[in-house]
Amino acid sequence: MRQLSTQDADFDSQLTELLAFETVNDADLLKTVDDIIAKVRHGGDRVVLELTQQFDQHPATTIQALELSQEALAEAFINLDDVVKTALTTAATRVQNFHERQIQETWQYEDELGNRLGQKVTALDRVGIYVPGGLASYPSSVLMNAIPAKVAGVKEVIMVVPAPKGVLNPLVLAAAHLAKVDRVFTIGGAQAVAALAYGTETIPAVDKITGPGNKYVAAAKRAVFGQVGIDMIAGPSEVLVYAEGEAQDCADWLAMDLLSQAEHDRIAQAIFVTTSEKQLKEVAIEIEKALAKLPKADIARDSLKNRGALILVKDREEGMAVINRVAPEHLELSVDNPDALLDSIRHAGAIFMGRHTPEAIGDYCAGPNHVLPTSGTARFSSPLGVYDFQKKSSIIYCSETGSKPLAQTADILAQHEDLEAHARSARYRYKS
Ligand SMILES: NC(=O)c1ccc[n+]([C@@H]2O[C@H](COP(=O)([O-])OP(=O)(O)OC[C@H]3O[C@@H](n4cnc5c(N)ncnc54)[C@H](O)[C@@H]3O)[C@@H](O)[C@H]2O)c1
Ligand SMILES: N[C@H](CO)Cc1c[nH]c[nH+]1
Ligand SMILES: [Zn+2]
Repeated sequence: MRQLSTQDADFDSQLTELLAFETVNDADLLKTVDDIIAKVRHGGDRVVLELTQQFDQHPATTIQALELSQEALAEAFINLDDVVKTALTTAATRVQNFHERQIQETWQYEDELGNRLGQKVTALDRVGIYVPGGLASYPSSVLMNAIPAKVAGVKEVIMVVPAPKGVLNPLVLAAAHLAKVDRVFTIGGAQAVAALAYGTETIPAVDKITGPGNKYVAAAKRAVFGQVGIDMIAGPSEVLVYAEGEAQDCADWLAMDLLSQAEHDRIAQAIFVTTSEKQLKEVAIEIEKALAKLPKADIARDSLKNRGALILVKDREEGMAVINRVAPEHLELSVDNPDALLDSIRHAGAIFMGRHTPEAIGDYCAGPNHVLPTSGTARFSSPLGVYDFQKKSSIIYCSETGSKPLAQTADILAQHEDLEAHARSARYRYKS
């Protein structure tokens, strides 16, 4: 695992290299994904089935066999072990409670001329949620996508999730039941994104596709944007843990927090930033110790080798600068007084405050969404939320008298844009 220091003469270029990660623009990947999308557009169900058999080794022989019934979802929920059922229900309730606070309402106001202006908020009609399923299964991602959609008032939620060899974690089905998903298809990758974007004989076309996924999913979402809306490109998981060598900063906790994201994917990213050289060394040792006992050690080890780093900074100011430069998906502030740092953090998908808030709690059950901007996109985008499933229409109501002064203004500006019909249209309202 790389060890960097802001004192290194080439620190800037080392950090740039560490963050220079963009699989979505790889030419071969784009070609593969474009081909898949084109095939699905023209071949519909038949191609989706063939690609699912090919990429997921799914044994289904008809597209209908790739859809799960509501009864199957309900049965999966009923059959859950009580402890797991309670955990899933607790998580769902907390996610629901948090997201209800994000609901945006229609608003209007009257201006000084007696005109009424405002914004009408409408839920999307039909959305597709992508739940990843290649390397691991993510019941929590079902909740994180479907609950905000339902809270927003989306009429129909279509879920896609790959089932390698036709096998799916029953908890994914149970979560779909709990979150009231309307239809579930066991398809994944670029073919699932294409099917949702363009529709097939069986899979309905949606208005927007949300959810994380691997590079094929990310590239496909980018490619179909315009045909449908997308939330963001949420790629491999990332965490940046920041500490200052305080007495209670347990190196084993910090190491495990880093590994908790490294175990997601060989291209996940875990970065540790500290002001203490001693702590940096302790965390490096604890990572090695923990890896020796971790079931997914091979994935985590690759992830740390490929994209991980331990970074020594001179002081808090440098630490904050590194954090804002990385703009991590998840940021853990493992310090005594995290509130003192909050003002300095400008770019992060989710901020975990203090050492008793591991990212793992946020992944499952804190309440806020775990679908977050990755690869530095926290500079300009936000967590998945209810607002992603709502859209706005402007409302403009001019009264007869309130219209006249605005029409005069519009008339003048239209003439200066050389748009005579606009000018005359406005003029009728004050000169007729
Ligand atoms: N940001 C988040 O909120 C979040 C949450 C959960 C997971 N993740 C990330 O999502 C990713 C999930 O990836 P995954 O692979 O496990 O599942 P996935 O569902 O994203 O991808 C699996 C699909 O990829 C396609 N695929 C695989 N190899 C292919 C090939 N050679 N050619 C064409 N298509 C191919 C197949 O169609 C397969 O169904 C991980 O990087 C994980 O870290 C992110
Ligand atoms: N850390 C992932 C988001 O980057 C979400 C997740 C789901 N399950 C475990 N983790
Ligand atoms: Zn995670």
